[in-house]
Amino acid sequence: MKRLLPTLRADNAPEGLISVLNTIQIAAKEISFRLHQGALAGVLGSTLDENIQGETQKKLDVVANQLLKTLLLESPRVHAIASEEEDSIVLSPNSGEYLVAFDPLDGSSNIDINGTVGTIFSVLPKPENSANDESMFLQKGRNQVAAGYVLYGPSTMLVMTTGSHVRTYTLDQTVGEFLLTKDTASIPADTQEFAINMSNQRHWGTAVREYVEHLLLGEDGPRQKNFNMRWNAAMVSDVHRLVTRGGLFTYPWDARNPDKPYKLRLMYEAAPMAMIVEKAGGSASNGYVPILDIEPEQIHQRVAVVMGSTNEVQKCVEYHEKHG
Ligand SMILES: O=P(O)(O)OC[C@H]1O[C@](O)(COP(=O)(O)O)[C@@H](O)[C@@H]1O
Ligand SMILES: [Mg+2]
Ligand SMILES: [Mg+2]
Repeated sequence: MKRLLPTLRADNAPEGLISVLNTIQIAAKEISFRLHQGALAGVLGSTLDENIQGETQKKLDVVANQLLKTLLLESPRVHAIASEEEDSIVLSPNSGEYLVAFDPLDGSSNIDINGTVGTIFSVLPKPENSANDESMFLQKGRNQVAAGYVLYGPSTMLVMTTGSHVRTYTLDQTVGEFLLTKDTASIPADTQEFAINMSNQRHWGTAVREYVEHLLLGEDGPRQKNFNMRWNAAMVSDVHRLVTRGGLFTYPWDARNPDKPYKLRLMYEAAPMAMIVEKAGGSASNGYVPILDIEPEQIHQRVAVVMGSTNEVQKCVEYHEKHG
């Protein structure tokens, strides 16, 4: 079975990028080990700290963030990092050619119930002649040179693209290495499965309400087919399902909190997952435009997300366009 680094070379990834991705996989293996230790590692529960987004951090969020941050800032190829768990970007003492944005622990509410969680990462080129500040990161998702996620489930998987295929690796615990277990992910264009947090239904806008209402009507409604629903409460896990067998995942605009109409972060969650989904033949939109075409205005920006099987995403977009 093929190991990670030779497959990246076979995909013609530049050596500098391979070095950054190698650092990420080293951090991921350490995070995986600590997660699998569970309560034995003494990391479950919450700290009293709140991160910038006003959400209580789990201890493992802090640990995962610290691991990725420390290792990436030591990499000679990294110029700066941005993390969901950091207020601002952090510059590296090395002036490498890449910027890395990450969500160190996605789906963190699953930690305490031994549910699946993940790490999401995005690698951008450092722009030439840019100011040495947050503005470096404010690039469209289309500029990403690599993106991916690590899924810490019954097995630990790394799903990633450097621009061509979406490769899937599985962590072989016996040798401590990620091995290529699926050459190319390919998302079917049609699906009968969707993922949304239904408890927010009364807060959605008209487009999403009507779209989901029609899904739920199944064979008797305008869609004339039955749909199944799944919600793992971890984007990595919900998107991994659709990368594996198709589906639609959405976290739409909602009116619960006027200061926070969107849940997911553009740079740490939506854009890297959108790159994976598009490269696997699916689509990713905010309901109106492709997520990869959105120009970020600030690093912690949040966005509406609809991604997955192309024909189903297109359907959902039609409801958005109809209702404006
Ligand atoms: O609480 P909800 O509505 O189920 O939200 C779940 C969503 O929130 C997230 O957990 C947010 O990610 P973090 O755990 O990194 O904050 C997503 O992974 C997931 O899709
Ligand atoms: Mg997250
Ligand atoms: Mg997180």
